[in-house]
Amino acid sequence: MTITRAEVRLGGDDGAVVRGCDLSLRAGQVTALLGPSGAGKSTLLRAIAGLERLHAGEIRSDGNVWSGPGVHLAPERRRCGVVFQDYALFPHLTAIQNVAFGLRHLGGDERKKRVMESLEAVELTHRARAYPHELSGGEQQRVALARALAPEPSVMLLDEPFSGLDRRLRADLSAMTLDVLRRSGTASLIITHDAEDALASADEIALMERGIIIQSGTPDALYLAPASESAARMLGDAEAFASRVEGGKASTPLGAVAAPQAEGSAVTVLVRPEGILVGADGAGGGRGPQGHILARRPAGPVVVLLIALATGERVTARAPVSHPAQAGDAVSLSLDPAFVSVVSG
Ligand SMILES: Nc1ncnc2c1ncn2[C@@H]1O[C@H](COP(=O)(O)OP(=O)(O)OP(=O)(O)O)[C@@H](O)[C@H]1O
Repeated sequence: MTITRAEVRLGGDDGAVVRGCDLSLRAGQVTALLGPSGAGKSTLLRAIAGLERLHAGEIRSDGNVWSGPGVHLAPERRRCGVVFQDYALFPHLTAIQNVAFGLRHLGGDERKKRVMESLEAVELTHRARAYPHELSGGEQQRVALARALAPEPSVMLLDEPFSGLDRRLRADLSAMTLDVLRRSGTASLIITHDAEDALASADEIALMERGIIIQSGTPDALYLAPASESAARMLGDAEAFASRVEGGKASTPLGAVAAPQAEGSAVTVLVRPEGILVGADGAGGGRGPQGHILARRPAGPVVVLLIALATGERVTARAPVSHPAQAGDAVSLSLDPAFVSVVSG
């Protein structure tokens, strides 16, 4: 599926909520759509599903235009499955009947077979005859997933499907859902607020801000090479140093880094906490900028080190929990270029 320069206006001419959005979704892959509240994520999903009209741009799937100039395919004619946060199951229908609902065009045997396959995919055949009120929140969401997947859509859209569930259940259900989606071969777009979850589980991440996809790519690429300071912050912590290119380098309090931008231009150097390497200082003999540890905070397998630089600035580093630095220690610092990116502006 390809979305090109898509624009959606709600509430009048100047109310563009989606403003020139570009995004590609690949079959068999899960793309996480991440962004602050009000960025336009739900509106983009609704436009793909055909619930909102495009004012400009195009949405195409398998070579067919779903939305575009003079074209607006009705939602039911799009091969598109949708799972919302609130399950939206029919309360008076059993799990089987809910899943069968979208398969009315199939003959009895074929329909029965497809329903059971779908319930099997979400491991719910033992609850097939239960009504929604007899199912837990997680089970209801699995029925909603089975119902959306049963007609074999080419695109699956999920709007924060796990947000109503507790943390542990959410992790289990998220893993199962992504597995089912990948095996189904559809192109999936899943809205989430959880950057850690997106980094750990999605094949691709798209970052949305003020109606625009500001960057998309693999989790690794986005974490290590953010395109801007706000893209960096959407996926985790980062130190940002304003600098200027001189002799092909941008200087920071932690050392100079290579900068491909034009000589003399203003840049921001972004550094992930893992990219600040903390070495023992000895008696001031360490190489690199000097500092001392203000606080050491263990966080499971890693330790967060709050460091005061000799220049007066403070930075945060993250190291394996075995790192020996303690509060009060003098340290010398250097940068791991793999965790550093230099962006314009
Ligand atoms: N029917 C509407 N008329 C006018 N403005 C709307 C309408 N629906 C949503 N908006 C506005 O559009 C913007 C984007 O909303 P949307 O729900 O798409 O964002 P979101 O990224 O999904 O946010 P959240 O993460 O909070 O769900 C918001 O500023 C919202 O107030």
